[in-house]
Amino acid sequence: MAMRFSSATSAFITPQRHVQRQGVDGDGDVGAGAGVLAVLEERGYVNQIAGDRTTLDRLLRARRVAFYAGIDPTAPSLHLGHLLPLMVLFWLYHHGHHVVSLVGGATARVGDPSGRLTSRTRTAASVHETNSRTMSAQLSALWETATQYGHRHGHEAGPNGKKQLLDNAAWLGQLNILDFLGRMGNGMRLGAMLGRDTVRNKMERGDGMSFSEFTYPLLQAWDWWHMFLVHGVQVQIGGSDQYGNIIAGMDAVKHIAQNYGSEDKEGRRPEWLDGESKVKDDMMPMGLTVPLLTTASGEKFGKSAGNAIWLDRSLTSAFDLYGLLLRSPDEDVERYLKLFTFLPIHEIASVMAEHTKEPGTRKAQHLLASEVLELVHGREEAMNTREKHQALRAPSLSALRGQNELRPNTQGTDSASAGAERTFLPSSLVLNTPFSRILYHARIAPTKSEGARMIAKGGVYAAAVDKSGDGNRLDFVQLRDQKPSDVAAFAMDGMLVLRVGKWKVRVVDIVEDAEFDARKLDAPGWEEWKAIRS
Ligand SMILES: N[C@@H](Cc1ccc(O)cc1)C(=O)O
Repeated sequence: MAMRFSSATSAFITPQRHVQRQGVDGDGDVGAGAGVLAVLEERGYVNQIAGDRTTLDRLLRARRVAFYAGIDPTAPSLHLGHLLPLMVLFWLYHHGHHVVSLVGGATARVGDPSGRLTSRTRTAASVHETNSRTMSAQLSALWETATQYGHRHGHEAGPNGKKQLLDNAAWLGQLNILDFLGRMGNGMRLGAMLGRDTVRNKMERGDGMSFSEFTYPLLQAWDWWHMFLVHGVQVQIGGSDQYGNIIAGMDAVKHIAQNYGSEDKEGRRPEWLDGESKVKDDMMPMGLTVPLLTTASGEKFGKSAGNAIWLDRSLTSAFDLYGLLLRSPDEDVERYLKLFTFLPIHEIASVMAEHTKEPGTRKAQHLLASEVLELVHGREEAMNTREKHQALRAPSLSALRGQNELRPNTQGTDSASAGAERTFLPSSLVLNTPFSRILYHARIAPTKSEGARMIAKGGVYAAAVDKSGDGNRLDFVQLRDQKPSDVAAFAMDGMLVLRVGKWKVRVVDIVEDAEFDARKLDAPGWEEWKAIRS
């Protein structure tokens, strides 16, 4: 049974034409790629290698190798966790290899059950389409900023480095089920498929498994087979939860390559076959998984209170992204610098040495935050955000911080007698909110209109760092006609400091909405606001 090709068939050239092996034909310096596997290992990117490490290392030194990592657009944006496999692609590209970032426009509709006990909720087709489109756009923008960021650290792709952005809807959307079952289906044994952790766990301890979920690994395998044939993609990269899918894919690609040869239904073979009919041993598929990152407190890296940190600025602002990275624990920051920046290892070591002498300045965290922002949003945005955050860090402010222990917002305004009372508020009730309403949410005013009256009388102030001084002093600005969009400018290290009259100071600690709920906190107007929002 022949497989059908989508438009990508045109990427083939006739087998008769002799093609020089990519990467060793003198047009590029693959020597620069020597040891890239060791670089990846040294920086902590390698969790498991599916296949033989020595072979992979040898191939990477000898020629250009093609890699891919796939992301299902199950949300409108990439999140911080996606950066890890992408960083591996960036490194490989900078070392002259061929990398494909794949958007799973088709697979997202099925939903990968890997590592889950419950099925994903169904999403409308139109949402999938929008998500695929925005994610593709985001990925190509990310490649731009990452390439520029790489240049600044002296990484040039060289003439060999090649990158592609593909969407599996292009071929899975036209896949003929008989081709699929004929080429792949009969080689995939049920015993092995039923024995996979995901299947077992979901059937024994989860909500069962649908046929489409069960098929998911085979669709992912078909992607690989397709890209293997058309683009010579030999190695798949994924998170550690992808190990099962990667193994299934390796089996499938080997099965098809060995039993059906490597040609399309017109009998044409891809150029990387070099005119040979059989797939050589050194083209056998391999896999590499990156580690699952957890913070010192056991949270998944890239999530805050269970919520994803988005790379889309309109979902997670550059300021918040910076702030989040700035709060990385000292135990984690060196590891993150190796994983999420292009800083050379020796530079990371010397920054860490300085950092340890004076951890309070969070030198390493500031570096991490500004490098990651440069990678994600570009250098200008990174520099601006860094400046904002640095200006906001005043010692008197740090004194305020950590002054009180976490206390639920049960007390009213009257207990704010001496010193600064702290109140926690979810960010949606603070950012882009009129100050009069913030006063109400923070229990400083009993109603919103009373809040507005207090401001109109000129009795409410918000703190800003006094920029004319040495940055140590807080300066209270009288609130008058500040707009909701001005609130963010008053937020310092995630706090808003308000003063009513001469003495009553209230520190509003801004936390993420989900964190606020997770801590079982409450504030006037919060339930109502959630009801309106949903
Ligand atoms: N299954 C992967 C995404 C993916 C999709 C298609 C692929 O071919 C590869 C990977 C995940 O959920 O993370």
